[in-house]
Amino acid sequence: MIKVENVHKSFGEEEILKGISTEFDRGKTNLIIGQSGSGKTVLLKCLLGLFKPEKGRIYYEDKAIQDMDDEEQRQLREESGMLFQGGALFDSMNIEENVMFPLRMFTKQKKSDMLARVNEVLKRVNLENVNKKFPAEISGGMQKRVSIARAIVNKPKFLFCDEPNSGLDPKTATLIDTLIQEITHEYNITTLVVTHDMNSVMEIGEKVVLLKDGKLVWEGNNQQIFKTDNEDVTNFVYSSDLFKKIRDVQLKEG
Ligand SMILES: Nc1ncnc2c1ncn2[C@@H]1O[C@H](COP(=O)(O)OP(=O)(O)OP(=O)(O)O)[C@@H](O)[C@H]1O
Repeated sequence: MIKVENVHKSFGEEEILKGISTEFDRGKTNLIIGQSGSGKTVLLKCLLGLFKPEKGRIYYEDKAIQDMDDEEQRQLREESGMLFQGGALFDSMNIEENVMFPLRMFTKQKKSDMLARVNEVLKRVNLENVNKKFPAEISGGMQKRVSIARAIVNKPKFLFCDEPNSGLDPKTATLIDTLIQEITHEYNITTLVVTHDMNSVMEIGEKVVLLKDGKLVWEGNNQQIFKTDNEDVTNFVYSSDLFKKIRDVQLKEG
């Protein structure tokens, strides 16, 4: 569980996060949505400790990040998996080396044990026989799966995903979303996904938090989001014609 309490973050004179409070549950896919510039990435970076909020507190389980000493912060980094936009694999390393990277960085396991774990997670994301290939030699969807394997190789308690399916075709995007959700349930991870993608909201939005101009304006789940009359939600959700039509059909059917 991650709890966010009244977080404020400014850059210079400009306040970007204006008092965000919410909770992200363990074993759930928690989505942060909102229009471009609403503060999603800044919030994610505050959670990761990359930005320091001027005000407010962020708790990981029972401990506030602000109260953690260096060792506790190092341990938190070790317990956190990250899936960045574009995959962010190391081009000069093969797939096996990419996935092994967090184990090398954080653990002192024997090479054979690391390799066994690498093969286990690659199998989990349905990738076999790619160990010796380089990122440029596999498709974008496969690269994303490698990134997921790398994010979970060290058995994280927390998984942070920034636009995990950007640049993928809709079918592959859904596969990646589903994989993230399955892994979240299987390993009981607190997963946070920053996205603009309404398909992701529909597929895996077990908790959805909507940001607008640095404020949290709505929270709920993927069932509630299509029923609420909250104007900020309807403006965001139905900015797409397709979703407007779906809503019209739903309203007609009662
Ligand atoms: N390091 C920084 N220094 C100054 N301003 C920043 C910094 N990082 C973000 N901002 C500003 O904070 C605001 C929110 O940015 P943020 O990246 O969180 O938006 P977002 O909701 O993630 O948008 P997008 O969906 O386009 O990624 C923007 O106005 C941005 O210019």
